[in-house]
Amino acid sequence: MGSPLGMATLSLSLIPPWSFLYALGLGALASLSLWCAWRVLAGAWLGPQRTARALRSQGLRGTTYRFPSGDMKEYVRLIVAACSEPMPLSSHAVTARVLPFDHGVVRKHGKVAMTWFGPEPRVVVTDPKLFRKILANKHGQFGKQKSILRIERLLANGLTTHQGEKWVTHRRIINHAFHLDKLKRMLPAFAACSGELVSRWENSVGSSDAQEIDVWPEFQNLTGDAISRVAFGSSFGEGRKIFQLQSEQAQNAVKMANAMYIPGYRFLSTKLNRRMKANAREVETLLKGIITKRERAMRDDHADNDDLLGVMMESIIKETQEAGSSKPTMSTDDIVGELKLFYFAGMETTAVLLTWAMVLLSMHPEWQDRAREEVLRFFGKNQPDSEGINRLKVVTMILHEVLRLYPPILQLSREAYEETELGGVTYPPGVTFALPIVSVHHDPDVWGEDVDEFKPERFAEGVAAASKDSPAFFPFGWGPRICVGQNFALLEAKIGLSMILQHFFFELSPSYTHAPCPVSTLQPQHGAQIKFTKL
Ligand code: HEM
Repeated sequence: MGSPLGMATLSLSLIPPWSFLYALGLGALASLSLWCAWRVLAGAWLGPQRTARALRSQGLRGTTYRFPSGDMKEYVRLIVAACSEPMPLSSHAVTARVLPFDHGVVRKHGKVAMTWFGPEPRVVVTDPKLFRKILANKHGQFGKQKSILRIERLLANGLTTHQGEKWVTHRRIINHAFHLDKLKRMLPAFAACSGELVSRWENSVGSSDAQEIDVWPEFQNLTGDAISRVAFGSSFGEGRKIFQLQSEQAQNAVKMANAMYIPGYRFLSTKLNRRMKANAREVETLLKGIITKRERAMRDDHADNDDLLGVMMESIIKETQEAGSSKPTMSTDDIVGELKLFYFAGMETTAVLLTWAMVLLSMHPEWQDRAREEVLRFFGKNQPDSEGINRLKVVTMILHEVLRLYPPILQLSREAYEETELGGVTYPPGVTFALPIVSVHHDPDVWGEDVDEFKPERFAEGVAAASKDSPAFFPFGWGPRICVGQNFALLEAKIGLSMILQHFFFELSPSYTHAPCPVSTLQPQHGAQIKFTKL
């Protein structure tokens, strides 16, 4: 009798080697499947259950987790349903339409409520104090949401996606470029763009009857032109080309974001991905060409540095010299990233602001008259100057009220990067916080029972005095990441609106449908058709 080991060796030797490999493969496959199943179970079932228990035990209320998509289906279903019908004309109660899911959750569970973005816990916060606390955080407990950063990086690697030291350096240089003093020098560029728009409208309106114009695409062109001109001065022709390519990139990114659920989609050689890569290369070549030309002009001492690019490049040279370093504080690639970002961050947001301002002034002609009276008192029919623009009170109150009722960016998000206490609840890392600006702006506890009415007079004593829980006005965000371009946007909007008021009366066209819609910004779903009459 052979030993058991010998028997085993014998029986093994009788099995053909390929079946041994086959069995081994099957075993490995089974283990892999078990491992995957465990990962799915742990990630999409046990993990969410554990987090839900931990948060509920601390008193946090909210929706119950549903495997595996959480509240996402309901979220999308409610938006689609809400946007299938227009709103009553003159109603500004937009929250239930543009963020119907969060609106319902907050009403049912309170101003801090737990929801589920797939298996990820997503806490909706509409209490202004906690809102400010999350956004003002300087110690790294809350950061930008990591999954959103991945999508933003597809469009432009700039200030919004940087963190840590890199963000600090870039923010300092860009703050300097967007300082009011510097923007003053850019006023003629804003006025030139608005002047072109007004002349074009004057030609299309003619002399007799009122003429209808859809102002939404018009303002998108205006703000794209303004960034090109203000950023690049005399190279503004190339800037226009960049603006067209970047607009296409933004639309493609929305398509790409919709396909992000396919793992590795962005690395596949699809037509969309190839187009996006080609566009990105072309934008980069154009931008690098402009930067090289400017560097040469600066070396030869004949550069006109009144534009954003010039101011940024001067700051970089100054900071580098002060640091005694041979390596610039921002590389050419860094500058390219920031310039690309200006288009995404500043174009559509400001176009949306101007569009809703025109719609609201058409709905409320008494405020249109007051704004026109102020503009004509300051400037007559002359081009607005920076001193007068800074003193426009009625126009500023109107723009604030438009930004309150129709904030271009509806909500922000943050992620807990470490275990964090907030409002008496301790959150584990990975929890995301949805911060619906629009809900805070439409909260009667904060703004009073007339919260959904257009009342610019609430801003007569400034932003801080306008609400009970102050400040609760967040169209540009809050804290260290507050919009770096807010002065730029307001200056552009004031000049544009003033020049339109100087030349036209306007009213809503009968073809206008009131349908604010949450796309990347709060857009008019069916355009903004307005009838113009020359003054
Ligand atoms: C009405 C127009 C605008 C609105 C409502 C708006 C809104 C915002 C908001 C809410 C944020 C904060 C994002 C966050 O905390 O996650 C932000 C950031 C930013 N905005 Fe604006 N924005 C406008 C115009 C502009 C313009 C004209 C520019 C530039 C040309 C610009 C450039 C930026 C940049 C670079 C950031 C990132 C700041 C940082 O992360 O440090 N924005 N904006």
